[in-house]
Amino acid sequence: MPPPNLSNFQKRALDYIRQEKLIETGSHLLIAVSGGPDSVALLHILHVLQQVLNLTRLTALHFDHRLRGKESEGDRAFVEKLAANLRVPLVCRSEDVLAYQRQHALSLEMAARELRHRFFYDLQVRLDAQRIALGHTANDQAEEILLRLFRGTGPSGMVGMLPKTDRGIIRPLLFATRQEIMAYLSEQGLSFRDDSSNQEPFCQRNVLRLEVFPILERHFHSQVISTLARHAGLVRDEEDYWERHLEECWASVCVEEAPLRIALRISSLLSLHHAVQKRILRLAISKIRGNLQGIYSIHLENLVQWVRQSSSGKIFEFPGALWAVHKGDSLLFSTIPPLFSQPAPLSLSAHIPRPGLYAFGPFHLNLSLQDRGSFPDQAMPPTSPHSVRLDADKVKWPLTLRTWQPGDRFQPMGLAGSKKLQDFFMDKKIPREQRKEIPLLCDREKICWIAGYRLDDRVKVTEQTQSVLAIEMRVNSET
Ligand SMILES: Nc1ncnc2c1ncn2[C@@H]1O[C@H](COP(=O)(O)OP(=O)(O)OP(=O)(O)O)[C@@H](O)[C@H]1O
Repeated sequence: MPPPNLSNFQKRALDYIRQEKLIETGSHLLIAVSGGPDSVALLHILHVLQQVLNLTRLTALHFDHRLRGKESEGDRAFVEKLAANLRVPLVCRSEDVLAYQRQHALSLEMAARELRHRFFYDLQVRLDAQRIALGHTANDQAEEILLRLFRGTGPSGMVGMLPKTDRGIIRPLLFATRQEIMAYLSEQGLSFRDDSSNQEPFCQRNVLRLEVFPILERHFHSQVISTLARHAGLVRDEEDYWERHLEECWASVCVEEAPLRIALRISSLLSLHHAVQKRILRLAISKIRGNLQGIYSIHLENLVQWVRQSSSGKIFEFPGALWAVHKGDSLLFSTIPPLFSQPAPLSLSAHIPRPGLYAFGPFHLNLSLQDRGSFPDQAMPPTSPHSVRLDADKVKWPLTLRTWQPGDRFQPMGLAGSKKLQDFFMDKKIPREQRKEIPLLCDREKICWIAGYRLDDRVKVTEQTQSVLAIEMRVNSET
């Protein structure tokens, strides 16, 4: 039973948190507060519910994007005061989003989001916190659903934003509309910061909020936001079922699963229902690429058609770093272009004199120096098969990108001694004909990184690292 002194809205929040199992008792919770209405309500509610949820600790986080001059400073001061009033400790970080955007060629929104989330995850590790609470509401969910639908997402994408992610993000206000949040703020006498950029239809999300939803509410019904948000919940249920069912199907279709390569048995794939075929292909892509960015339902449809009609030796190219090759009864997914299995022009031209952007044949490399300061101990952002971080001071320039040569040795990160590359490949069960396809990044002394697989121990980041060399490798047009 909730304590009797909770308001109706607080009780609903408590019910939602319990029903979705968002927070475990005894947790340390981080609460991301921009100063906007949703996150102010979030902080206030979680503070009220701290005891009943048995949370050992709350910490508020504020990220200053430095994008709106005095207004940004005002946001920070506002959040500082709010947190102090509630006696919740606050951690702020400020970073130059514009510089990061230029350096990584991202949209402003993406750059801000990446830096903000990096800050949240850094703090999660540093403060040993279990969850990070964000203030997304049913309105944000409804916007997300429409945006995804218009972009051509498949059925799985219709789950929208998840109430809880694998990395510890939780969204305790997804059950509430913004109108309800505003009513809560006024009932509790809470003020908030008004972000002037929310009032201009300069991006698709704002167009939906300011122009499309008012029309839908007028011409359909006043609850369209809740209806769309509820729809996301229904899809999530279905997806839970699919996930389990897909595991069984995957086992019957997948014949090889390695970091840079996945092989499916075509005859088994084609014996499945069309809907399952698409989901298996989607799973293969997400496993090999680590994400599904830029992959829409149309790509999966096209691929299914292609598999049905193609013959051995044909190649299907996805947008970004991915190829599917039809070989006998196998469909091989690879992030290394099949062309590269011919002796590559790589060894001739792959000279990397300094950090920067490089393209060698199909490979696009982005090497940038970063201050260790932005990555606190143990909180290096996770790397993927395509990106790694090295201790910049241990790297002996210039670098080269080449392929395996007999006699190559390296010291796999975490191992005490060196190892023949041939043995490493054998341990990883990488077929002989594929070994020559794997790019090796070397410095003047020896191999630094077996792309997609392992760093050399000599160049790994340690507590003593001052400066970090971040390397991202993409194939073909992916940026
Ligand atoms: N600068 C920031 N500092 C800390 N957390 C943030 C920041 N910006 C966004 N967040 C978190 O991400 C959530 C969603 O971000 P979004 O950009 O939709 O929010 P907002 O419009 O800035 O404000 P709010 O959601 O608080 O009304 C916020 O509710 C908040 O929890």
